Amino acid sequence: MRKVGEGVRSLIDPGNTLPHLPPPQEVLESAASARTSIDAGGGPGPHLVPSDRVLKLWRTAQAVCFDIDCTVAKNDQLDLLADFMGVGEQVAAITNSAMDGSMSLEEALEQRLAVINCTPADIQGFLKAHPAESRLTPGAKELIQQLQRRGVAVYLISGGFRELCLPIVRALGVPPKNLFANRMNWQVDDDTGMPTKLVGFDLREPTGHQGGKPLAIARLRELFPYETVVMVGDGITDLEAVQETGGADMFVGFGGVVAREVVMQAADWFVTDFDVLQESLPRHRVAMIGSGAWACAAVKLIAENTANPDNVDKYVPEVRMYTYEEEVEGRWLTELINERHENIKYMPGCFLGANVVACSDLVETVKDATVLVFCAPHQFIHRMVKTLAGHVSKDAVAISLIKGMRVRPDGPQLISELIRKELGLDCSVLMGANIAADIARGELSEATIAYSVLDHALLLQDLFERPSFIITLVPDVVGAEMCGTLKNIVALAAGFVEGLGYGPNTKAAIMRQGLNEMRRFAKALYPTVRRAAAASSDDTFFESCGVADLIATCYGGRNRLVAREFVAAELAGAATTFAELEAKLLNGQKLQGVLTSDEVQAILFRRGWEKDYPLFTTVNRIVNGQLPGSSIVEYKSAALLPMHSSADQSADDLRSLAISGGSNGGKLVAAA
Ligand SMILES: NC(=O)c1ccc[n+]([C@@H]2O[C@H](COP(=O)([O-])OP(=O)(O)OC[C@H]3O[C@@H](n4cnc5c(N)ncnc54)[C@H](O)[C@@H]3O)[C@@H](O)[C@H]2O)c1
Ligand SMILES: O=P(O)(O)OC[C@H](O)CO
Repeated sequence: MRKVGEGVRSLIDPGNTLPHLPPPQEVLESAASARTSIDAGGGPGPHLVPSDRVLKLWRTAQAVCFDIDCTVAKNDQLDLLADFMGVGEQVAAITNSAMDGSMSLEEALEQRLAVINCTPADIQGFLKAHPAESRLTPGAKELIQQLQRRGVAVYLISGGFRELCLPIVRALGVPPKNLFANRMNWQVDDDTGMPTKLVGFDLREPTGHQGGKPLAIARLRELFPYETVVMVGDGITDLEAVQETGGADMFVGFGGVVAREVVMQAADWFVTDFDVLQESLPRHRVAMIGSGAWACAAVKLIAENTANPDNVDKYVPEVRMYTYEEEVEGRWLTELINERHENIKYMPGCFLGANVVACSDLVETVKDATVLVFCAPHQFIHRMVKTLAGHVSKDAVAISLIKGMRVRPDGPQLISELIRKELGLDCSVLMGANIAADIARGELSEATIAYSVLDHALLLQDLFERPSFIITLVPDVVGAEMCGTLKNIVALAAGFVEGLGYGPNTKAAIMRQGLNEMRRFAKALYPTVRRAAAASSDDTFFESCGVADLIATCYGGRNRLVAREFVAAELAGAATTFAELEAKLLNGQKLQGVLTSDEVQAILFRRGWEKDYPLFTTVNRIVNGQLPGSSIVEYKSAALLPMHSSADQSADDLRSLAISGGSNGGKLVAAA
């Protein structure tokens, strides 16, 4: 067989190939990743179901190399060319001898080419008769495109010929330079310089020899430091990719065109359909923990994104939603939600998405979830998180939409801290001017995602953002969460002002003082909170989670509404309690402001700060019946009045509730 030299050349542009690297032995010896047999799990093959280790390798592969013949292409290209040339049977006999091992790869290639004995014009005719798209195995293109979209490098390593394979490579969307394959050699006409006669193939290509595929992979690894390389193919030469030092880390046997017994038995994973591989690529599964008003509006945003066909690579469309089970109109709420795709009690009229599945079992809700969204009233969250401990993936990304905090004997605990501590997960928060019903109607809103891990924030932004729901990222979890928590106290003050019949000037004065106390208190508790001396882009309080949420809540929130009715009842001589009003006005929804006022006041009291936060202190005294609602406009003097501190009472209440979990007369209660 002649080599490329004088009078002999290739039809293919040499610029379209990876550079020639050091000779085989040198590369193989220098390659670091010696492969011993990987633990496929479950003993000898066939491994039709991947072990955890195999699945992990597949999901983390940085490069995937595919064989072409009978793998991404549904024929052996040379056999197909032989059929086209009318010598199919003779060539098939030689191919089978090579498969049996009774002939070397080089010998078989030489003999097959000699029998085919085609001209360049024959090849042109063949390519016309067999367009590349018609030669692709179903699912191959989709899998390869999905891998590429995820940043995985895709290579094609074929023992066939570039002349026949290049159109396939292009049809798959793989750059031609990522193809390893043999080249035909052509005798050229001395006069015209045109190729005329096939004279064998270029023996310098690794793929023309036994062990060529691991060698090609070793060369790749010399060029690019891939940590994990997977080989996918149907044949023994593909299997060799994991049997040589420096080759692939894992071998997926493909039996969708031809299922070869040896390959089936030895493969780390054996599949007959590319869809299996595609479906096994990691996609995020989201669990919503909560199903109240905000949880429903938020799950709608999420479900629209996960169901979007453009996101099929990124998300499992289904979103499970933990639903605290109760009877509504004589039916279980979960049943109703799953039937109507609407939570008729907490967010009537809002289509959640057919891909939202209500689930009354908290542990079942988070099964296999990679993103956990916490959105339940803060008084219930500690118990819920305790139930989840040991049942969530340690790699899951968590985000809390909860506005509230816990106070324990050893100090305050934000909900993101609780989640981090009990579940060992990084927890971002989403806070903002987000009245749930307005968002459910698709009205333009903004929100802040505060994060400590930027990658998590980017993932979460992608998950929540919609054309009418705009998200800004801020690296201050504690600051944003303190904003969302504390504004509920100010909203009570705003409600008192409304109930007393005052206009916007008074409300604005109360809100300004409230913002001032929010900023000081947050910074006093957590010195890392971003708070600039003047309005500035690095002040968390000027983001949506800060002043914007304060405005929205003080004008349109539930805390404001119930506080207004509380004072109105008082003025009408029919004083009532927050618990009664919550039950009467909110149809099961939960107020956060009254509990938060007690929680914050316990901290102020313990630290001797009550007089430094006169608005917070006055609100707490009104909430606890120690002062009339009208004292809100005299908060500076009202906070100085000597009295049995409301915080004494609050702290006692919190302690006794922590023990009994019981009710506290007319006041709202905190659960342990
Ligand atoms: N509603 C809003 O507009 C809004 C907006 C932004 C943030 N938030 C915050 O979101 C969080 C969740 O509020 P929401 O509006 O989704 O709820 P919600 O107040 O509308 O509903 C109360 C929820 O608590 C559930 N529940 C009742 N008893 C329970 C128990 N023992 N254990 C567990 N769950 C129980 C109910 O089933 C219901 O789903 C709160 O921290 C709130 O401050 C609310
Ligand atoms: O209705 P509220 O008072 O619980 O407030 C709702 C949201 O927090 C507003 O962003």
